Amino acid sequence: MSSSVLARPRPTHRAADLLSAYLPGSFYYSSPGGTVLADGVLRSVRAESGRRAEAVAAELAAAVADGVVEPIVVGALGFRPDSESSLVVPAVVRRASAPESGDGAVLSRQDRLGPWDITPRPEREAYAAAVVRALRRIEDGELEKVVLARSLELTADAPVPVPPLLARVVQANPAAHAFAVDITAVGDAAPRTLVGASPELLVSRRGVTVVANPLAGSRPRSTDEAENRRRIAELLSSDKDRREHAHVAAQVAEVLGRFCGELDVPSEPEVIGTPTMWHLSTRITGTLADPRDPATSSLALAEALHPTPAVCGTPTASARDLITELEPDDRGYYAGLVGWTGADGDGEWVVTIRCAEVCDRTVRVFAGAGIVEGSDPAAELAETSAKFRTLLGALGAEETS
Ligand SMILES: C=C(O[C@@H]1C=C(C(=O)O)C=C[C@H]1O)C(=O)O
Repeated sequence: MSSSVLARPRPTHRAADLLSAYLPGSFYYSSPGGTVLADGVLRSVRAESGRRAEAVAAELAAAVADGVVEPIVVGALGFRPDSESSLVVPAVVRRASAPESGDGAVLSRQDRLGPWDITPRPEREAYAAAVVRALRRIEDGELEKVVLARSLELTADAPVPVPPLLARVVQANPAAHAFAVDITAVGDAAPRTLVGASPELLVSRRGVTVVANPLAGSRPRSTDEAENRRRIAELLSSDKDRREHAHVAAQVAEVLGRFCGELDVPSEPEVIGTPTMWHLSTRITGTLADPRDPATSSLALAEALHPTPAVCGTPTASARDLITELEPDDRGYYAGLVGWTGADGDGEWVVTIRCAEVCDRTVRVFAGAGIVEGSDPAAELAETSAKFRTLLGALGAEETS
């Protein structure tokens, strides 16, 4: 699991109680560093891309001036620079330590989820065809890497209850960065919630210390341990996966290097596991040169890093254009960022992957895979199927091929 820090000072609740207290509309976030449950809206942050950290800092300063003790901003930003965002200063913030195994067990059994009617977007063959087209563009020298995503739209015969879904997601992997964020926008006919369990720490900041843990290069996890050892060895020695990973690690290190006096970038990736996947991982740690510089708040750093080649590609602009051309739907919040930041700049943001958007009777589950020279369309399709399983398992659904 990617490591993480913090849930800010003095956890005063039990993690299991905060999970039980979650209701749609709340912001829930838990990671190995702790749990945050935030409710109510003191202030909403409205700002365009690139200016959000600045607007957030202004709202937090105003909250402090209003006498709010240790205010934070919580929420999510979408994938595209011009996409929606949901950032608020909540009225009530409760904190707990990290969830433990067994947390959420009772809640997760309370409601039946499904049965589901599942529609792939696009069809599996169309995704594989898009990978072939991307490979041609890479061959032509237009770009080096692009991450292509697809989604599954699941429909139930009744509104989908989010609390048991979140409980199942947390229960399946208490060490993940699990989240539930209200992303209802003006004009939505029903509340919309983003739910997920990201393995990927975009950036955390505590004082002068920043940590990022980019991932890229993947294998599905098997139920057989000998097979898993084989897959891990294969991943570590795969030239294609090492190249796919190097794009991300290099870009993250370059961006953080602009703000850090010291930066530790391991020369070799390691392999981390989730219950469904194995990933190449590089944990990068830095010391900020000037922690009072507003450009070094956790959200400002997250905005500077986003989108990394873990979800977009290299070069960023060409990859983003190709994603628009080849993916049938806008990504919305998928492949964006979720997290929180405090008035002192400390905070934690994760990449919005292994997630779903829940709205009334529908759930849209997302997954993408990095395409570089040497990628095999069938293997990339299988990789997205494996990544879907994080959410499909919690939903009690299976992709039919
Ligand atoms: C894009 C996703 O995952 C990202 C892509 C990976 C890859 O291509 O190997 C691995 C981990 C994530 O950085 C996703 O889960 O949807």
